[in-house]
Amino acid sequence: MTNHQDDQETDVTSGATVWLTGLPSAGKTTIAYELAGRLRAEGQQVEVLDGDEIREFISAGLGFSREDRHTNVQRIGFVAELLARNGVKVLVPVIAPYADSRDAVRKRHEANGTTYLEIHVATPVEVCSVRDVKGLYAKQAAGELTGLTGVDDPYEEPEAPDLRIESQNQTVQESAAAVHSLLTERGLA
Ligand SMILES: Nc1ncnc2c1ncn2[C@@H]1O[C@H](COP(=O)(O)OS(=O)(=O)O)[C@@H](OP(=O)(O)O)[C@H]1O
Ligand SMILES: Nc1ncnc2c1ncn2[C@@H]1O[C@H](COP(=O)(O)OP(=O)(O)O)[C@@H](O)[C@H]1O
Repeated sequence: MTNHQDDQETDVTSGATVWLTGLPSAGKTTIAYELAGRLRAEGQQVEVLDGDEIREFISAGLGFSREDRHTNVQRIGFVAELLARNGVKVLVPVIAPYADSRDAVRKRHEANGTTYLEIHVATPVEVCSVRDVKGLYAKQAAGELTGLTGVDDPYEEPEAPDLRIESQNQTVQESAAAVHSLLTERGLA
């Protein structure tokens, strides 16, 4: 079997990168870990490249300027592609706010014949700022932080994601199931 997107047969050994892009508190991390559990239960090899963990290790020292975010996303894209081409389902809950950064990651995957799926976790900023899982929106409002994505820093919405999730209207399980259905449609689960 191949790992091309048009392969309709199920192949749990086919790798793929599933990038979950969206604002802070949109639900990227929660959906990634819920989906990871489901895929592992099916016998799939899964890794979650968590943005916070990456910034502690391979992107240590990078900040949140446009340039640093681009570098961060390219490093993650590089690691994701390496894993995905070796049969791993790589779930990437990382903001990746710039379209050109995401496009470069997609192109790296295409150049290697590795599947890349983009999921826009499209929770509105009004909902994210109420969730405020890490208190960043409150800090920005209090003037203790600047350059917060979606508030006073850009977020370029994906124009043609493989899937858009409105997490404000769904349970975590429903959101994870939607991504799982996409993988099934593509013969990857
Ligand atoms: N200024 C600013 N803007 C956006 N996010 C911020 C900022 N400062 C810290 N954080 C927290 O950093 C977490 C990881 O960010 P990422 O590596 O995913 O961002 S990026 O793709 O490089 O833009 C990101 O994690 P998530 O909340 O899970 O999205 C934020 O909580
Ligand atoms: N359908 C949903 N999908 C994902 N998260 C949801 C959903 N509904 C509510 N939430 C909640 O939203 C918050 C999202 O936080 P998190 O996953 O850390 O966001 P992010 O990784 O995008 O910053 C969590 O508290 C989660 O329980």
